[in-house]
Amino acid sequence: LFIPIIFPFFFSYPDAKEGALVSEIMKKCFSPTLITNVTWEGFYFAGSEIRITEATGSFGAVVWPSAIVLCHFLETNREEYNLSDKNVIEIGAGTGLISIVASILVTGAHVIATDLPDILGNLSYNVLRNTKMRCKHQPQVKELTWGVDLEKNFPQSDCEFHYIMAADVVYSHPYLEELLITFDHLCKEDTVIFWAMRFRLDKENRFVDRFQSLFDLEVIYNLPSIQIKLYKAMRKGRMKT
Ligand SMILES: C[S@@+](CC[C@H](N)C(=O)[O-])C[C@H]1O[C@@H](n2cnc3c(N)ncnc32)[C@H](O)[C@@H]1O
Repeated sequence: LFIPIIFPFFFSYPDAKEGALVSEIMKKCFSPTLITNVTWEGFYFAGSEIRITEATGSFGAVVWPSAIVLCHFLETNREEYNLSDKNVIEIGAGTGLISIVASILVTGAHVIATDLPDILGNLSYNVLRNTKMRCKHQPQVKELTWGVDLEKNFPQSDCEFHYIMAADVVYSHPYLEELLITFDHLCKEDTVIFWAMRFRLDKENRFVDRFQSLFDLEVIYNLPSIQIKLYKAMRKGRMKT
């Protein structure tokens, strides 16, 4: 976690307002004070200490800064975007921090945390450890490989998601078209997408252009010092101004 959080600060210096917001967001993390053989990162959200066990060897094995940004937004805007009893799906959930926060905030949402099959073991462990007896609706963990068997596993007639959440799902991987197809499949007329995006390469800008062919976008946080933007998106013409 140290590298993804600290490294971006070398890219540019934030102005005072952005700097204050970034340091408030990053204050949400802490590391264990005791050295043990268990590696976990700690986060404070929704009045709770959340312990995330990280793994090695895959993108889904650590908490990425975009996830912390999105959790901070959910916590500080819980009245405007009240998740209580709402249906939420997270795609590319990784270690599960966003799904956990969405589940334990206020009275909690019905959350489905999804990722590739190899990621689900650690994801389930974190979700269960941090939500058991802490939330109204126990979150589910399910496989969702972008673009694969979407109608079979998430039939459009049954799935009515109020919110789709995603953090740092756009980077140098070959499944960007499948990712877009997945957003399109899961998003109904009134679904709100919260998408935190770390910009590294031009490819990411091109994905934003492709995304805007289907959805209207609003920038909620712009944090150039850590190269992250948080977007709210809805189907074209559905965003209230
Ligand atoms: C950079 S990580 C971000 C993880 C988490 N959202 C966070 O911000 O901490 C990208 C995530 O996307 C998932 N992912 C990558 N390719 C995928 C695919 N084709 N289908 C489903 N998930 C995928 C990875 O397994 C990983 O969990």
